Amino acid sequence: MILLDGKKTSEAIQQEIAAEVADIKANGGKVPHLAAILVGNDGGSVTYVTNKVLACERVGFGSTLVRYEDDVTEEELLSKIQELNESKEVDGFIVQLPLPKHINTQKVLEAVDPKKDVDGFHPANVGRMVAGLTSFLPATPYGILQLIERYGIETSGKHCVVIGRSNIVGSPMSILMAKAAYPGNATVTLCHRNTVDLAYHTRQADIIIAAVGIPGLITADMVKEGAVVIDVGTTRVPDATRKSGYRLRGDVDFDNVAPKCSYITPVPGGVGPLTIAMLLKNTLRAAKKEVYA
Ligand SMILES: Nc1nc2c(c(=O)[nH]1)N[C@@H](CN(C=O)c1ccc(C(=O)N[C@@H](CCC(=O)O)C(=O)O)cc1)CN2
Repeated sequence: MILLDGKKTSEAIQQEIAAEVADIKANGGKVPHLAAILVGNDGGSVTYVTNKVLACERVGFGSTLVRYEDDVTEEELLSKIQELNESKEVDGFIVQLPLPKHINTQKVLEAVDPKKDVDGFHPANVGRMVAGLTSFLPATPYGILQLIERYGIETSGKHCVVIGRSNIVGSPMSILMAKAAYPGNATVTLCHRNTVDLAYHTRQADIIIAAVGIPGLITADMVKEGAVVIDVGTTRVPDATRKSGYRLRGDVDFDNVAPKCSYITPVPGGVGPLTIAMLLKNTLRAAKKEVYA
């Protein structure tokens, strides 16, 4: 069994980005700049955005953090998005999710200029991805593709079972794994809350990608010997023995599933760390106008 080390892979990608930024600077080019909008004080979101800003510093990007209280109006948010769309300095920006209930998330995401949509959530980028055109890929699926590629995992002709149909992970992952490309060329089954007999599907899978947020959902009896298992779940479960009062659990019962696998991601330290690396990669691509000329 080989552990897919997301932390190490993320560091390697960030080093590659830092080297490119150093080159850009040495040649007098514009330093890539990422902006992030954060609404409210949710602990997880504050940590993720802080880590995104710190990662920008590490690779030599410029960054801007725009913070609002929970009661920000949709109009204020849309007006800031317009400002960032027009900014000459900002190459790409994100609106950290989830947003408070009184804000129409879809309206907000659609207000972002697709050319600066480094989260890849705008329907224009989703459509381009489905059509096989260059696009900003959402960071988590992009990170999973990187893990598969950098570990040289075969995907062609394999049966890939994706569990979860979210717009951020499951749905794009199912499309990308079926593309005529590497990683891809897989036969894909997309399972979700209405799937009858989930274990029937997972037992046939060469590759399982679990992204539902149900701790320990995938048990050893649901996994074929030699399968590749990628766990995207990161649920905080109470743990009185920890200073934080919680620990992270994935969708996979790691201890019992790992011995059956050829490759498996841990939680934490698997897919999670790659999301930040791939956001930086998208920002670099935006700055270099690689997606939209
Ligand atoms: N605008 C966006 N909002 C959200 C996204 C996103 O990609 N864009 N994804 C998630 C949150 N997220 C990044 O924003 C994110 C989630 C998890 C990790 C991560 O590194 N997880 C670690 C564990 C970290 C911990 O201890 O809590 C791991 O799995 O090893 C990074 C980023 C929702 N919102």
